[in-house]
Amino acid sequence: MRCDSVPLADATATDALYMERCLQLAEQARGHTSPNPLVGCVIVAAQRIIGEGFHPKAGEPHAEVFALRSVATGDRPLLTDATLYVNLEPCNHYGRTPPCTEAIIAAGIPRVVVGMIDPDPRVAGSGIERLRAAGIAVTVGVCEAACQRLNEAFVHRVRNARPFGILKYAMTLDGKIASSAGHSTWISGEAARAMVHQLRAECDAIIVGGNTVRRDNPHLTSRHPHTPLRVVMSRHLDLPLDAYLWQTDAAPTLVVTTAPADHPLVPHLQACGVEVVCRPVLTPTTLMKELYNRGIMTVLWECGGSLAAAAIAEGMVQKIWAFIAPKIIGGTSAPVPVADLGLQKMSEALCLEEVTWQTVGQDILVSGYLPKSAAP
Ligand SMILES: Nc1c(N[C@@H]2O[C@H](COP(=O)(O)O)[C@@H](O)[C@H]2O)[nH]c(=O)[nH]c1=O
Ligand SMILES: [Zn+2]
Repeated sequence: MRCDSVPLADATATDALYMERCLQLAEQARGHTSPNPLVGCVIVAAQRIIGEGFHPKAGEPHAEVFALRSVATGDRPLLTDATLYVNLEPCNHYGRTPPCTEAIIAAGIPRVVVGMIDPDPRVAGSGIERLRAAGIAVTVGVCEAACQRLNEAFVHRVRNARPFGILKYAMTLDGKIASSAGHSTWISGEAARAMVHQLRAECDAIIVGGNTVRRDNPHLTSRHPHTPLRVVMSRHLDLPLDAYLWQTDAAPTLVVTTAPADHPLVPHLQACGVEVVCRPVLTPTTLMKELYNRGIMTVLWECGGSLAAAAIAEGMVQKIWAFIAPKIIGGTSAPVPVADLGLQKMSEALCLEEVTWQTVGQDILVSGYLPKSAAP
């Protein structure tokens, strides 16, 4: 990850380099920390790194503690002349772990460089204040844009009390996600599918609708060790008895429905190890709230066009990953990735921001963010 750091009056020439190392370290835990952020920490003294660490998982010590623990006994006297780099403001509260500010102060470190302020209201600037009150020189905002980007899901979750939503789809060059007959395997090539498995491993949950289960019978697993929760949103529970989702226990599965708890499919699903939750109201918003309450930070919408349109309309999608395959299937009734959004004029189209393009094998991946104003 490259840092395009805005020059700061109190930053040194090498601060951005060490912050980049923090980002690299933090990245190693992607997909494992929810609902906690990705945090890396580097301790530098005598122009060399004497300690480093990252936060591996919620409930485990924070990055700063791992970095402090990693300093060799022979290097400990250097701590009183060291700079500690961390991409997120050190915490100042007793959560699952004690405050990192206390550990930094106790170590006698005279300077701390922070990438960004922690949006968690339990911290929100108080960590920086605490360090400064202890006489530590604190520089804030080195590589800030890259730090914000790294923790975009954490920031969104804390600020909005719901998970960060990514809508992923693969479509043909003529904008179809299946043929008119409903056939959809495979639109994108192997390289794109491998990338989707990587993306799934970085998310906490994948959401599909009942239609996708009926038509595509997907597995929704990942080739990587971390497999996210598979979530099926099905109002009427009109789901097949023998879907792959219930036949494999490769990943936990949750079905959320408005059907009554005594619906005949419920005991069958439960016997297959599927968790069934019955709710009076089920919309993309209520589902995301449910997932938020379970500590979920990043959600991948891998649904069909109707559910995708509802999720977008309700502001439950922040980012788009669209794979475009250079093939044409045609068909006026062939399904499209996003159904009706009620927009009439092209000037009303949702224009993605910070768009990137890349080739993935034969396919193109277009990725970007929905405008924040699109959310309710
Ligand atoms: N993981 C992390 C931080 N996470 C901060 O602590 C909160 C979680 O606290 P806890 O439940 O005790 O783990 C989280 O919401 C965020 O504000 N802070 C840091 O200085 N360094 C870290 O490595
Ligand atoms: Zn901490």
